[in-house]
Amino acid sequence: MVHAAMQQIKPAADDDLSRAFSESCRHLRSDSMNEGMVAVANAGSSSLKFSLYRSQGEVLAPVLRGVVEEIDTAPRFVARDPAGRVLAQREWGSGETLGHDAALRHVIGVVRELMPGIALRGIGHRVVHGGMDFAQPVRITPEVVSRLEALSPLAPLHQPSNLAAVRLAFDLLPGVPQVACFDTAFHRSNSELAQMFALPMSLYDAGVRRYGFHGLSYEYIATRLPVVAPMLAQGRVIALHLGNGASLCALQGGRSIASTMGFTALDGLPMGTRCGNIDPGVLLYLMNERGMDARAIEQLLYRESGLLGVSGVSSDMRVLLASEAPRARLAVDLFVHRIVREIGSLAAALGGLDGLVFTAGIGEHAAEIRRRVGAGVAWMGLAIDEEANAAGGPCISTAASHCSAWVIPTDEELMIARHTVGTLSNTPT
Ligand SMILES: Nc1ncnc2c1ncn2[C@@H]1O[C@H](COP(=O)(O)OP(=O)(O)O)[C@@H](O)[C@H]1O
Ligand SMILES: CC(=O)OP(=O)(O)O
Ligand SMILES: [Mg+2]
Repeated sequence: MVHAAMQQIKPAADDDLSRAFSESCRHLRSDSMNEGMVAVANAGSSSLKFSLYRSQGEVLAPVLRGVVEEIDTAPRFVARDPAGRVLAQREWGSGETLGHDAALRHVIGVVRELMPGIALRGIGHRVVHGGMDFAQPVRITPEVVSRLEALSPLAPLHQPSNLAAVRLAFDLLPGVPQVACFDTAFHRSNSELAQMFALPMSLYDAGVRRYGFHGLSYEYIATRLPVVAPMLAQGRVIALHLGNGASLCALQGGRSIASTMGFTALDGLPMGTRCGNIDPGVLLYLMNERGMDARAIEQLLYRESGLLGVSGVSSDMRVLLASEAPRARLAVDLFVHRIVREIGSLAAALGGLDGLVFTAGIGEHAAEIRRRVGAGVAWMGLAIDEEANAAGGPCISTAASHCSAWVIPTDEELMIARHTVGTLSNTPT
């Protein structure tokens, strides 16, 4: 629980700066339909990211962005202006559990302080699971909320937080239209084969299929390819979203054809606290021989496995890379080993490989992981340029490399803002 004493808001890093920022936002206050602000909430498994954009018709300009990181382990909050200057920040203690609801309340409070009376045109939310019904963004109604709630068992780390943010926004900002944008939607272009498990087809028809996640991130990367790496835009690309949740996506001509995540966001790579790919026989063994019930198994697979479970040290890659503990090293080794194997699988699905794109917290910032993944797929003709990699790219492969490798920062929030504006423009208010 959060101690009352720690609830004090730390003054912004620079009070003059936040006052000046607040003043500069005055002209943005408008309630006309085509001008106003779009707010975005992205509730991830370990973080709450938020952004504000000024929208003029379809054009979006960033105004403010922030994050509450390590929400349930060592929460800390920072909000920055588009130039990256800190407008407000706060830290809770290590070992504190803040929760997404309190994190969002804090964010809304800070935004209200910085920009009192601002007109919001809409709020876009990342909602991790859209199931069979939601293949594109949708204006949120109470009926939509209850249909999305039914999918919570398929995304227990995310969907409840996503929907808590929706409910809180309905409460605190009544009358502001809200739009749900789905992690699963981008992968609906996958073939039936890519979506199937080898189970009786009645289960497939009932929705037991591979959905894939991190779709907003991959969709954003697909929009960046023509700009950052034009030679890959029409090519065979594997995008690596390596964050607290981690997955890979095979892109052909900018469309998803396969990914490592499945029915839930448990499948594929080991993650911060999730196991990734596992022999289903292990679950039968745990139930039949160890007497574990569904709740205990859910807890094990979602919250006690992955980097945390193997290392016994942390779910956070920064901590593991800095640690000398043998099991911390083992966890990192397993992470890299599984990524390399999955790249082989997706390259086979693509029929070859033209490029790799690293993104999200680990993909964007951990040069060591990129270097080691690059070495693991050297047999495919990839040669990493050590200097470019250490510098963070964007291109991190050598000129002689047969396929190229890139670092492209993801921006799920911008993708959500675009979808929010598009959806609100196309639906009556
Ligand atoms: N400089 C860094 N070096 C290594 N790992 C990093 C670095 N910065 C962030 N990370 C890792 O990125 C992960 C969080 O990624 P992020 O995409 O922000 O997660 P979320 O899934 O919560 O959105 C954590 O494991 C964190 O340790
Ligand atoms: C789907 C998923 O794993 O999301 P995140 O990376 O935000 O945990
Ligand atoms: Mg994320």
